[in-house]
Amino acid sequence: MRTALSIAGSDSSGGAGIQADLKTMTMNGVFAMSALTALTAQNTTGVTAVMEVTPQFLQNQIDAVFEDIRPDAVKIGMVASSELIRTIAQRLRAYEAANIVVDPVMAATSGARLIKEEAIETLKEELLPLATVVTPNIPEAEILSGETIHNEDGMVAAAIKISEMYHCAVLCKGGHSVNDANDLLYVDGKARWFTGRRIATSNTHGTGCTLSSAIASNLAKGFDLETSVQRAKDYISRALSANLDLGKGSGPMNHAFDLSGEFAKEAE
Ligand SMILES: Nc1ncnc2c1ncn2[C@@H]1O[C@H](COP(=O)(O)OP(=O)(O)OP(=O)(O)O)[C@@H](O)[C@H]1O
Ligand SMILES: Cc1ncc(CO)c(N)n1
Repeated sequence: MRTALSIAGSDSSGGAGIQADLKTMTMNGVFAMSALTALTAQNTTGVTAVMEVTPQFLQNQIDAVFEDIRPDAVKIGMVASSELIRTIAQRLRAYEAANIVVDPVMAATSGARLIKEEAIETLKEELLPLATVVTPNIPEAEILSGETIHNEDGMVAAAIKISEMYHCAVLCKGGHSVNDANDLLYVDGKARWFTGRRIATSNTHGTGCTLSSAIASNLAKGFDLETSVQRAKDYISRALSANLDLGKGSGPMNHAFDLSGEFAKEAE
């Protein structure tokens, strides 16, 4: 069985963070492992507290995983501080980890900040160069590129700039666009759109975590990047369409929509 590691924060309400990653990886047919960067006290309405792990404890978790069950892919989510970011980059370089998906998490769907301001520069310098693909939403792509995005041309321009600065593929997600939920992949000098009808729901808590974990799972199973993004896009669209409605705010998705195991299939 192929394996994937999520390095991310815990969401006590189960919709985002490590919990979304483990559910997504399991439904996408890989064995899911985790290294926690932080605990959050969080629900569908907001984040009330954050407790970071120490860099040493994060390193211990990553080492424990790599020295026993080497992951075929790694997804990186919420990492709040420069010290933790440096620890991750150093360990991933030491293990020559492959298939690294970086979700540059900056805020929760509810708006709460999940990265310290000064850590954004460290994330750019340390993690983006290691990424097979980085998956910013529109506000994150604006921060990473330094460009304002007004429309789909703006998404392409920002993705090109990030890709050229940090030598990685970029998937600029269109969940925050006013139009359809179209995501733009820029890889090897080519732009490709992954289109998605906007689903009328406010229950989008954890969509970014889910998409990045689904991409990592498909890379772990041997699919190429474009196929992995397409399969992840299909997965998120189906999970959103399953219309779960929990909590008082922006609710989580239902991952148990695919009991046929269609999404768990491996590459031929
Ligand atoms: N209402 C929607 N209908 C269909 N697809 C959506 C919708 N909202 C988001 N998506 C899709 O979900 C994925 C995640 O995109 P989004 O831009 O919401 O990420 P994010 O802001 O990082 O998520 P998060 O809410 O976890 O922070 C993308 O593929 C996006 O197109
Ligand atoms: C722990 C955690 N990671 C990521 C997100 C982004 O949705 C969140 N809300 N919580």
